[in-house]
Amino acid sequence: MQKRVRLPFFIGVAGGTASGKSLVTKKIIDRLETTAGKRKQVISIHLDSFYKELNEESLRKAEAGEYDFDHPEAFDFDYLIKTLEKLDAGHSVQIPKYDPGLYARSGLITIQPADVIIVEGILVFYDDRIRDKFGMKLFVDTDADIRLARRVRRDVGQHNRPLSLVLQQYTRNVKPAFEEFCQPTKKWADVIIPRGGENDVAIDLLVQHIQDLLRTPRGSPDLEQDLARGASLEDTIESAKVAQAGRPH
Ligand SMILES: Nc1ncnc2c1ncn2[C@@H]1O[C@H](COP(=O)(O)OP(=O)(O)O)[C@@H](O)[C@H]1O
Ligand SMILES: Nc1ccn([C@@H]2O[C@H](COP(=O)(O)O)[C@@H](O)[C@H]2O)c(=O)n1
Repeated sequence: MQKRVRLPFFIGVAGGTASGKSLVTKKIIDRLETTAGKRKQVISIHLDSFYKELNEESLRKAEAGEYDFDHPEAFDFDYLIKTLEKLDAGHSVQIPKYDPGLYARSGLITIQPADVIIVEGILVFYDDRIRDKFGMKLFVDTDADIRLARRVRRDVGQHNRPLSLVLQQYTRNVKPAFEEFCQPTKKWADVIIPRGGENDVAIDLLVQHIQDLLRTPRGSPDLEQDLARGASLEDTIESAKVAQAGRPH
């Protein structure tokens, strides 16, 4: 029997820079929202929101293409786990909106609790507290040359960065950090998605699986899980009885 999923259902989407994490996330959300039997609310959170704020010296380094935005030290993982815990408890949260062009936070976004919460970013499987939150872990695996080409187009075209600095940042920080910190987290993935957002077969299969998980009857007995998340013993036993009563004899 398929195990009941606990809502919110957290999905992690990791992978190298410009591998297509955002596109995969968007396609999953669009398809879940339009096809889920009972309409489910799905939201996404980007790891960028949890970049530590830069002091003046770090900002100067960033502008010179020398700050390491790909090292785990660049992220406030404590802040991310607190945010996920609040959402898990059913609260809405405000998180920073991040502007890579400015190397800074540019406001706040309000995130409402949802049935499915997708967290995407290069290092979302790096910290075990965050990794353990995910009921499903996806790694988007796209050829490094393609990622570099997209990255150059994005940084030069959208962020107005000089090509020489983009290439310097890539060779000095982005590529080595990918190999040291991001690539090894592929081993935690439940599903590896080759070629990213253009892989519609993989995305359709995943959406189908997520829908199946969400459709699994709520109230099937999983006493330990319910109690662990703070449900009262009475409520838990009651929900188990309801599920039991609905089963064929
Ligand atoms: N399959 C694809 N074909 C063409 N361009 C793509 C494809 N996937 C992503 N892109 C483009 O590459 C860039 C990075 O994609 P994105 O999904 O933002 O990657 P990530 O979130 O991993 O950084 C974006 O400009 C996006 O439009
Ligand atoms: N100010 C910044 C912040 C981050 N980056 C780069 O973004 C990459 C992570 O985002 P993806 O959407 O590409 O996964 C990471 O490789 C950072 O180097 C940046 O260039 N500037």
